[in-house]
Amino acid sequence: MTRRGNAVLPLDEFGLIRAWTEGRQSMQFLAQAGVTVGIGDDAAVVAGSSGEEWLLAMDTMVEEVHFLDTTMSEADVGYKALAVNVSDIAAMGGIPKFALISVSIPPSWQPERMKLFYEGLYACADRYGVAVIGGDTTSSPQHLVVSVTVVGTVEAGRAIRRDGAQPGQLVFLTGPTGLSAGGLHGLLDRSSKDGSGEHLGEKPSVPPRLVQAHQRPIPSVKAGRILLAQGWGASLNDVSDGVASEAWEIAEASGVRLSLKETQLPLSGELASYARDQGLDPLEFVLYGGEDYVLLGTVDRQHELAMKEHFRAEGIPLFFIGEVEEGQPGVVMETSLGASRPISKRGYNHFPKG
Ligand SMILES: Nc1ncnc2c1ncn2[C@@H]1O[C@H](COP(=O)(O)OP(=O)(O)O)[C@@H](O)[C@H]1O
Ligand SMILES: Cc1ncc(C[n+]2csc(CCOP(=O)(O)OP(=O)(O)O)c2C)c(N)n1
Ligand SMILES: [Mg+2]
Ligand SMILES: [Mg+2]
Ligand SMILES: [Mg+2]
Repeated sequence: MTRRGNAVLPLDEFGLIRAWTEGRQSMQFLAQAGVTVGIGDDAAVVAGSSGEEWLLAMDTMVEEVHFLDTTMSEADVGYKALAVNVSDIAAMGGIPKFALISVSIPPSWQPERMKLFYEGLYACADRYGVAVIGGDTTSSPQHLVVSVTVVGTVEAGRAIRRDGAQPGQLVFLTGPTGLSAGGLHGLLDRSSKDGSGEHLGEKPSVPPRLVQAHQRPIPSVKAGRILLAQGWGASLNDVSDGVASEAWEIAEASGVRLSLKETQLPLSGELASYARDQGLDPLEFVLYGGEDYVLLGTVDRQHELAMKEHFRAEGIPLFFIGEVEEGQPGVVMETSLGASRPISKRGYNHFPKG
């Protein structure tokens, strides 16, 4: 059902972005232009005024790649298109402020459906205090394409980057993962059995918590702000492509090895029983599912207890799932039997290799 791009390209999504952009503008030019962090993190960081910097990020959603009629309502698409962008601001420890919305609309999406889309989008904007300040509108031959640019602020010099992981630190997650992918699996399975995608109400239900995680993700703004304010985020990523992929990004950017412990990975009861009923391995969802929008990061070990206390008091989940080690950049996992196995870079990739 999903369109995973052109498999014959010699570079994957991340290799392509590097090939297009690497070495095109000198560090000196970028510094003079006021760029603190350019391409390669969750959001760019550029000079602001009065002790603040601006955060800028954009993410796109494409019909049939990110959603189908059978997986998301119109309002869900609008809500999620903004939420995933807010998440990239959260992943820098920042505060989301403004958004620009570009929509390319196919004949199948006029005009009642777009009204519902905007109802969902504004529900998210209101919830996170984001002002929608502009955008662009075009037609599209076949599929809805939504691109959102989000602007946020952060205390100058404090944005939490991907490259701050150091040996000896602990690896943490601010929530369980795999729920969204579990929900998507159920929604796709249900719609394929249904054929037309209609009469979904009569089909066996997918656990509501999994469906909710997929359709209305919760960006981790509060967790990001706590990590920044307390100085607990040494490195940070939001989990859009899956824990394995995001852990690899931190490992590569920081030049370290992340060692995860299988027994410490959070697994929700709903996901465990859904996967078991389907005869699937829940770990596949947990490590490689994606679209979770919790935060994955590293922290100096001395902060472990204070961090646990603080997150408990705030009612935000927190799991310590491994540690940072010296070594060849990469990700390994200590299995429940005590063996260590490499975790592949697999995750969601729009242009997978081979
Ligand atoms: N077409 C592009 N041109 C320039 N930079 C890009 C392009 N696509 C992505 N990037 C940059 O590459 C980095 C990684 O992007 P992405 O993997 O989408 O981040 P995330 O998963 O946090 O949304 C980001 O810094 C992003 O701004
Ligand atoms: C119909 C459908 N098929 C597959 C997926 C799964 N999926 C699509 S994109 C994606 C990863 C996140 O999207 P991306 O555009 O890579 O976001 P970014 O990493 O840039 O934040 C996943 C897991 C989906 N959401 N819907
Ligand atoms: Mg991100
Ligand atoms: Mg992106
Ligand atoms: Mg993103």
